[in-house]
Amino acid sequence: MLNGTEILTTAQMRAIETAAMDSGAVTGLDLMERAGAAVAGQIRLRWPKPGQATVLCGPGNNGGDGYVIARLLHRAGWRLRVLGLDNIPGPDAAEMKRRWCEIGPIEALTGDALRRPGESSDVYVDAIFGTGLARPPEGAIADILRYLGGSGGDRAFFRERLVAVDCPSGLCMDSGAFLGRRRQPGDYDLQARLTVAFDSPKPGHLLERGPESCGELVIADIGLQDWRIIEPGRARSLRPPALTAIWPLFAIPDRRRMGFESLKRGAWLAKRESRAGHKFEHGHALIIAGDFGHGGAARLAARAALRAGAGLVTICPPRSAMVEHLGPPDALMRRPVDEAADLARILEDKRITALCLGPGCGVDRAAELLPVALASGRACLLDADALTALAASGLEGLHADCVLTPHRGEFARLFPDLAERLAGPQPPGPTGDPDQQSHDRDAYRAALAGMHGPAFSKIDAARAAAGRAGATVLLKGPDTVIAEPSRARAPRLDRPGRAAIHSAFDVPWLATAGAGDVLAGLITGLLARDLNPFSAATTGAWLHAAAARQAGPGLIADDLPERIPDVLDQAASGAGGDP
Ligand SMILES: NC(=O)C1=CN([C@@H]2O[C@H](COP(=O)(O)OP(=O)(O)OC[C@H]3O[C@@H](n4cnc5c(N)ncnc54)[C@H](O)[C@@H]3O)[C@@H](O)[C@H]2O)[C@@H](O)CC1
Ligand SMILES: [K+]
Repeated sequence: MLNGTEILTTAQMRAIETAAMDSGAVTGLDLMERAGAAVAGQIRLRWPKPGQATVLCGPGNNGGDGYVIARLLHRAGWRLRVLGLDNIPGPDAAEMKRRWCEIGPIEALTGDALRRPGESSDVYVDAIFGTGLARPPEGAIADILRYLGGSGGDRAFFRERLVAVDCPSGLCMDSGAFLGRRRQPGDYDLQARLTVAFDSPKPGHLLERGPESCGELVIADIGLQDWRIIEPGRARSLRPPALTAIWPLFAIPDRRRMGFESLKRGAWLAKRESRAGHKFEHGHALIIAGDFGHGGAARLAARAALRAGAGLVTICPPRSAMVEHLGPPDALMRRPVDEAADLARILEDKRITALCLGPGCGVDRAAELLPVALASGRACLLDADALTALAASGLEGLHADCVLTPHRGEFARLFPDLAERLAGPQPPGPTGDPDQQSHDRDAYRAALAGMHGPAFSKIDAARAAAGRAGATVLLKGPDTVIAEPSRARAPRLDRPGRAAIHSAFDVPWLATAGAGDVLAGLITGLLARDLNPFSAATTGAWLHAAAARQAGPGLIADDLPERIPDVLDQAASGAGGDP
């Protein structure tokens, strides 16, 4: 798995490619040869004994890569079947096609040809569409993709043999959606054994249906580093694959590429732990708890805030529920908060640096305390019931030190239009204007065929939400997306803030009761320690999944905070990778 790697959108990738070719130092043919060689090399690593391969070549440069792969596998002793289209592709792909034609024939790229009895292959190379996918596949190609996905065929057969070039065809690399297909479970997607992508992962490899569809993801270096413009004074950090994945995504205005900001949070945190100092130097976090019988969520959050290294953590239930919180941990302080005035009084202590409102709080209580929490100007983590209260009261009062941690349902309550767009058919309208989206799904679907433009992704949704809220938004899921509002003095929609994807597809057991409360507590603890909201949210997400990875299946949320010391220890020694 990759860690801390920069992600590029397809437009950014194209910009870098163009810059490389415009420089004259490399040609499109060079890049295509390198791309094809990378895929052929990965195939030969996994199938050392030459066998039979079927290469499916589409109409563009992805198909061009396919012709290179066919030529190189042929040279390595493989028997080849190449299926392609009779279109005349761009000059580079046309040249690669011509070179293949000197070696062998091209059959028509049809389902019938693919299904022909007695033509079974050891490897199927999907070089139909890559970053140039512009609309939902249809006709013969859609038929082929459905067949490779297992409809009417043997799903397991192709899952073992399918190698995708850059991405499984039909997958939108900006969003992780299959264009034109509703995102619903049980709908068979193309599922590759291996995907070899070029230069950098794209959002679609990590979001939504991407991770499952891609199978093992290999990012091949095709020599484009020199065309990444690194911000002066910022080091590039290209770390080797490690255990965890948190992939910051940076906007690249004007074809400039910003360097990857190394987020060595684990080491940073552990170092801070070892620094002598007064407990108040590590911040003081307040965790608001709810009525009697609902205290577990807040206690999990409080425990996590302590483990994240907050110097002091105080849990604040109503007086009537105080008895519920008398047990361990003894490190936890307790103060009753019955009403807004009580909270306001406590917050007069300027040493309180962050507070967490929402877990187990109750919507009415959250609604009552929310204005005081926000008006205090303290870093605020808002989760669960606080988000429901916020959806009712509106986003006014939120500020740049707030972090919102909605799951998909809470996100839909807060930002219904963005959620609808995210759940709806992809991609957006030709104008790219969300307000142009018709509420008549059939009409919208019918219009899809002529559309071209990046699909609306979870990153777009989180960024739009962060911009609207003026706060950091962490949209939870196995593909958690974290976005901050623009840091420009005058926020500009075309210059969004940073965003990161935290991929935790490998720890499905993290979807368990109370895990979200622990995440809220971890982030609150980090906020209390004066991490900026984006760093606190990304680091919290990383710690959370790393703890789950350590605990393994059978995990309950109570286990998570107890794993944090080991995670920090490993991060400090470099064993667990950086967040
Ligand atoms: N990233 C890089 O630096 C490199 C990329 N290369 C390859 O080039 C690919 C991108 O090439 P292209 O931009 O030509 O794009 P693609 O090869 O992905 O496809 C574009 C072609 O398919 C057509 N098309 C798109 N959607 C369609 C649909 N639904 N039905 C029918 N036709 C459709 C387009 O009109 C166009 O002709 C990458 O994915 C990668 O495989 C490599 O060759 C070289 C280096
Ligand atoms: K492909």
